[in-house]
Amino acid sequence: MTDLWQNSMDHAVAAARRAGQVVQQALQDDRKVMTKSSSVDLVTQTDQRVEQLIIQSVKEKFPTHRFIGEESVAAGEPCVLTDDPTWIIDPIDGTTNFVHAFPFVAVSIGFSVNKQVEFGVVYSCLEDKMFTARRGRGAFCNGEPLQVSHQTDIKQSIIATEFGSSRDPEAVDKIFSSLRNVLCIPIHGVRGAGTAAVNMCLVASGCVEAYYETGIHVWDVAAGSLIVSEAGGVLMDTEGGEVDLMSRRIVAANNRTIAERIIREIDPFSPTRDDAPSKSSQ
Ligand SMILES: Nc1ncnc2c1ncn2[C@@H]1O[C@H](CO)[C@@H](O)[C@H]1OP(=O)(O)O
Ligand SMILES: [Mg+2]
Ligand SMILES: [Mg+2]
Repeated sequence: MTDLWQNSMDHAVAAARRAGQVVQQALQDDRKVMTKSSSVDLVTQTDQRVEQLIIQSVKEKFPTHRFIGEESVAAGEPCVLTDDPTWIIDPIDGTTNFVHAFPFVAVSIGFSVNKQVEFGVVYSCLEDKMFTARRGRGAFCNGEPLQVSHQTDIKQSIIATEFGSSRDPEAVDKIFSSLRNVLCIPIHGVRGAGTAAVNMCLVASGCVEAYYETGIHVWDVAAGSLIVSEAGGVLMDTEGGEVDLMSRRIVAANNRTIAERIIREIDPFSPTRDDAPSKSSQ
């Protein structure tokens, strides 16, 4: 059977690799840092340049496809997922890492049709790891198949999470209380690569049992969500139930037992949805 979206996926892999080269090159240069929603929500010219490079190359090849790109949304483009083929792009996931040369920086490209992610590509460019997944066909890193951890005992687990970009004390309190509860189960440890996409690839690779976060955006997790599920993992909302990629809440785990155990410890909150009507950027 021919794969309807294979051409698009091949293009995404090539575009992510090219984008990664631009990111790596830019690490040698001075990085001019600007801010977006707050003084800790960073963006550089490289984020904007890489996003434009990817979008232009896709437009030339697939002129009818739509886009949700982090930096385009920040510039006022709508963030709406329709049934049309849509490229969901985070040109640099881990901009704070990029600015500080902390070595986990990823290009994340998800592709959805009928609101379902068909393929995901995460290129962790400093590690030179190309993570790919095609719906129903497994997840891979540099061509090698990925499999989540088999662990079902939360006390034998490592959990990944992040502190996010909100410095609103109420939100930070919720993040800390959840983290305290999870850590004191007790678990073996807490980790965070500084990029949601890489954290999800760590779940898919079996290096951590789960990743959870509130405050992420659809471009942070669209590609990673398919990489996790195709590696045998599960995705849930932080209050349980199905994940909604526009809700800014996610639990990605190796299995349901681990996901549900973490969810019991999470103090949930709901940031403004990515597709909220009045929202032009955040
Ligand atoms: N100060 C900050 N610390 C950590 N993550 C931040 C952040 N500001 C923005 N983020 C974004 O939040 C995501 C989840 O933590 C990260 O993958 C990162 O995506 P970004 O680099 O594409 O903005
Ligand atoms: Mg991001
Ligand atoms: Mg980004």
